[in-house]
Amino acid sequence: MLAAETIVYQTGNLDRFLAYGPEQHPIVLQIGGNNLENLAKATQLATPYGYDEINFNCGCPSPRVAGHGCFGVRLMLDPKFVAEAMCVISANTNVPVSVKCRIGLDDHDSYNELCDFIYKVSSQSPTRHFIIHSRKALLNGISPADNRKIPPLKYEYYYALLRDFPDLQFTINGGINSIDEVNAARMEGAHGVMLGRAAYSNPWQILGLVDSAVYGAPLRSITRRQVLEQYQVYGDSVVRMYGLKPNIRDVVKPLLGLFHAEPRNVVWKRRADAALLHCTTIKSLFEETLGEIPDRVLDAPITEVPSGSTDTFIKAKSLLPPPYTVNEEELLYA
Ligand SMILES: Cc1cc2nc3c(=O)[nH]c(=O)nc-3n(C[C@H](O)[C@H](O)[C@H](O)COP(=O)(O)O)c2cc1C
Repeated sequence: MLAAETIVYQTGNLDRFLAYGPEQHPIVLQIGGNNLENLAKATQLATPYGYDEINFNCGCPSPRVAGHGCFGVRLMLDPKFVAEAMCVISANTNVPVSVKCRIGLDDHDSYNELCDFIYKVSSQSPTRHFIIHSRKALLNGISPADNRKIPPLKYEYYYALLRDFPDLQFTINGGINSIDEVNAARMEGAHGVMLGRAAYSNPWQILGLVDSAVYGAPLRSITRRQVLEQYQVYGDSVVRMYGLKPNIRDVVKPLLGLFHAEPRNVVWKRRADAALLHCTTIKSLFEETLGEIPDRVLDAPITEVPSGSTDTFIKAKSLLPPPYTVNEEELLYA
């Protein structure tokens, strides 16, 4: 996520925040904010970068973001503003727009309140796609990390939205940990599935398998060594381009899960952590540390992994809340 203000106040430095390589398409820009003028300007400034979709953040519980009067998940309490924001964003771009939200916050956690939010935003703006992190947020001071663990997941709300808003697109998110679970969610009707932490902590067995196991492409015979060779060229060019930020540690961070559950993974991570204190290029970091990983791991192609639990979504569909009915009058004066 980029705050609209970051974009608006960094006009001389936009590439650092908004540029990306052509191989990264399709790519979505997520904006956060609560000022319509800045949201409009930020969208305008981002437009030449050619993002495929602009998403508006209505799900972040971090006190830095969602603190009193700020943005993120708190905006779920103000669907009228979110609709206005989406109109403004949409008026300044030609690409699709979407909202990422939770299923509620604090004691505003009924299915009906979630539906009122979806109904108001979709009927008063061009928003047709919502990404639903299927747990509520607690703004009582728990950390953002705990806010991704403590409130229980309620996939039944997500599946009820599919039933009650058949003209909209919904992506399910939260707690989905394997490709099998992705496919199980889709089997039960999910239009899209978003993975956060699993893709980050185990990229080889999640991202490496997505094209084949989800999109039906032939399984690629690429190895981790080849991925790292390409990443090194990309990463070193990024580090050279912008000087201090992102630094080498920022650029290497997404790789740290690449050997998840493999022999010597922990040793490699420890050595990489130490080497990051003095290495100035990713090339030198790899030269110094990759010897810790056995060749058979580095040179093994991706293989299908055993399945995870897949009946979660069937169970959720047996727990759907009663259908939503719009009370136009009540909504009008709410
Ligand atoms: C380190 C970290 C940073 C995140 N940053 C964002 C963000 O900028 N915008 C957003 O909408 N969600 C953000 N999230 C939340 C994830 O998109 C996702 O909704 C959440 O982790 C639940 O999905 P998961 O169980 O698949 O991880 C972040 C999550 C993590 C762990």
